[in-house]
Amino acid sequence: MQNLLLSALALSAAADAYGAGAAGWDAAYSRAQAALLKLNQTEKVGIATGVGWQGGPCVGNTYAPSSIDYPSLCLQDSPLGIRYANPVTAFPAGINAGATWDRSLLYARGAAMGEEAKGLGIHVQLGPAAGPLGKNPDGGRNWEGFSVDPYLSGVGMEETIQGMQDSGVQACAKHWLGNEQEHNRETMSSNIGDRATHELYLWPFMNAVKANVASVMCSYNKLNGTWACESDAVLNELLKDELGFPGYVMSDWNAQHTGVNSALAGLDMTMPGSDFNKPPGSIFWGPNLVEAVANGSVPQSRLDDMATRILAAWYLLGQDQGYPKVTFSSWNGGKATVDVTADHASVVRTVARDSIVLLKNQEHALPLRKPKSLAIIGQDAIVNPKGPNACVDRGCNTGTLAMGWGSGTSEFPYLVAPLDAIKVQAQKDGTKIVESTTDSTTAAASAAAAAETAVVFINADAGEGYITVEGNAGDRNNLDPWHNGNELVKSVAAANKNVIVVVHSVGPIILETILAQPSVKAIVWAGLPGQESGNALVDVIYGSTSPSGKLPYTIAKQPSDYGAGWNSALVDNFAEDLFIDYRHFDKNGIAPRYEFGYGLSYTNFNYSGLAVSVSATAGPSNGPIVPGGAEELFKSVGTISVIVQNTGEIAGAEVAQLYLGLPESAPSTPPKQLRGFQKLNLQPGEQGTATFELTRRDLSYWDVQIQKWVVPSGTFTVYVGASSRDIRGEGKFTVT
Ligand SMILES: OC[C@H]1O[C@@H](O[C@H]2[C@H](O)[C@@H](O)[C@H](O[C@H]3[C@H](O)[C@@H](O)[C@H](O)O[C@@H]3CO)O[C@@H]2CO)[C@H](O)[C@@H](O)[C@@H]1O
Repeated sequence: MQNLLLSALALSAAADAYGAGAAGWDAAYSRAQAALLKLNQTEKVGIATGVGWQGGPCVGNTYAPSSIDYPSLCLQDSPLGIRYANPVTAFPAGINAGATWDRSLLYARGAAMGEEAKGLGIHVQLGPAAGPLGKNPDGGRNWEGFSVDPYLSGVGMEETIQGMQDSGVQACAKHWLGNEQEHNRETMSSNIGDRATHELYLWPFMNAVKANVASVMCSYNKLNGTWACESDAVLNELLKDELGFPGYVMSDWNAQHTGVNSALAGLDMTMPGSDFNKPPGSIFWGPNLVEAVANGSVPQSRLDDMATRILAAWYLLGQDQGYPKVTFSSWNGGKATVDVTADHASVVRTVARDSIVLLKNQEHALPLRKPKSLAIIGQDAIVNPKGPNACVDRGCNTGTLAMGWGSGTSEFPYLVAPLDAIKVQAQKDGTKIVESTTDSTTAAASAAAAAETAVVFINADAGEGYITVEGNAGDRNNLDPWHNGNELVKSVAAANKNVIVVVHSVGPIILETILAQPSVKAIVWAGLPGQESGNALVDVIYGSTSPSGKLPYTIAKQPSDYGAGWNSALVDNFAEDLFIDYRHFDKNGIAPRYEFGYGLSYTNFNYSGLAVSVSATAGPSNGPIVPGGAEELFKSVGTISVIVQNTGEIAGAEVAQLYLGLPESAPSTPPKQLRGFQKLNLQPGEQGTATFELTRRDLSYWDVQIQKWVVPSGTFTVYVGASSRDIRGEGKFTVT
């Protein structure tokens, strides 16, 4: 792991030397423009057009021109590893990476995924994801992204993209924009207010563009009535003009609806380029785009711009210099001729371990201390007896859950089951293991009755809407554990007085039934941990590492408390406006069960010495547009710091969090919003300083009248603490 972090830093230095910043784009554009001069019309269109689903080795492939030394581009999922190839590493899902709240781990995970992509000859890895953001707690693909909070999601995007691109692969930030549910995703309109668009859904993409992301994938849905991949307002105005995005926009697979309009709106690449899921012959570009330019429907300059953007991204990443050839095919089992997995299992285990959120720990039930006997209960404790990859795109929920389903998946090289990892530890401790690895309540009760402590495994799955699992068409039907998980826990709790519940889930589940059982002493959220699932869990429940994950979303007492959820209408008016997740709970005075940012440790942390040093002028941010937005937005306006001390007797890590409340001159703003965090590893008695650097963007709201980010005048409230509700220090600063 240490080696990986060091090599990641070396890669970062190399990328800086190459100049992958704004200057890097300038150099890349010069080279792209020179290459463009050598291409004929068909070749220019060809590098912007997919060859068709299954027309090449990757899920997306473009035509290779013969006039320049440029390949058929290979585009491959996913945000958590490489889809349809093996051997590859199955990393923890985005939601776990977000739950670490650890910038260096987010970067290391991105760098390791990028290394694997490059090693396999993949030019463009289709991730990371910030859309869906997760406003609907039951949204099917929320787990592919990092958090429902735009700030945390933005940091996840930025670090992951930097890691991936420092390894040499082009990243693709997706899905732009407003694709918050799976039901009707290809027909519905997300009608989002301008302010919520900016302050919530667009925010993490600003970080992505700022990190020089090579490509962006536009989404299936309509935005305010126009298809996202056909909307001038969404592609040209928001993404390319306002955020200054220099790279290229590709369509989601089949998200293009017209040839000319999409080209004029700013789409640069169509995927997968055939009549995938459409009537035969519905190919919008290819020869049709050549014709559209010839007859003047699409200006020559627009086609040149598409090709230049695509070429520039390739040069930006240095992919013209000895890039590996594609060494696998998605369509024949994905067997690669090289093994790219290196020591990435250690990244997986570290991310999985440090993302575990300890929700409840009564009577010091955890960590386990050499119990005499342990009952391990639930089908989620074992690997699917048919193998971890038995269902295509992980489209079933049998055995332990370690990723959701859909295109955002990879093949498992192996999957360490919780039961197997616990058995290894039990052997060392002389603990007798009693197993009940079905979800039968009767068998569970008898196993639980035969042991000193019982660990029950439950889960909740979700995924992409082209697969329906146990009646869930992508989005979840409810926020309950699957397979009668509440009943399973109840039967165990009736038979054993010392019960630990482990949850593998794609997002929040309602825990009230479980919490109502007095025998449930501890609850552990392990999310979607990837291939090292059991090992990471053992690290935490046996205490070799203190839990340090924090919730990347709120866990409510009842589903209606969220005030949001997927709906079956063809229009979603995003009535939540700015008030999603904790912003909604705070505004409406709703008590969450476990709030955003919450997570227990085996040790304790004391906060002191809050220091506020912020100096900013009120008003809009201007300046030239750089990748990410107006340059002034990213200027530092000062720092806030706090001292955190580990007051317990064991080592641990704490995520100190900064929330800001804007002055009243900013209309109708959420009471507090995350604007900084830092994870500190602290030995017993040790203290460290968490420093939050603020930029103008962090102080701003989007002014819909003047169409700019504005720093409001007045007094800002500073909240620093261990979660969004566990505030340990308050301060103020004033902007005039
Ligand atoms: O993979 C690239 C992007 O694809 C989108 O998802 C598509 C997914 O990759 C593809 O496997 C799936 O195909 C299924 C098809 O939709 C269905 O009709 C057919 O019966 O089965 C096919 C699977 O064998 O289609 C998905 C789109 O509907 C993702 O949205 C995007 O994130 C990916 O990067």
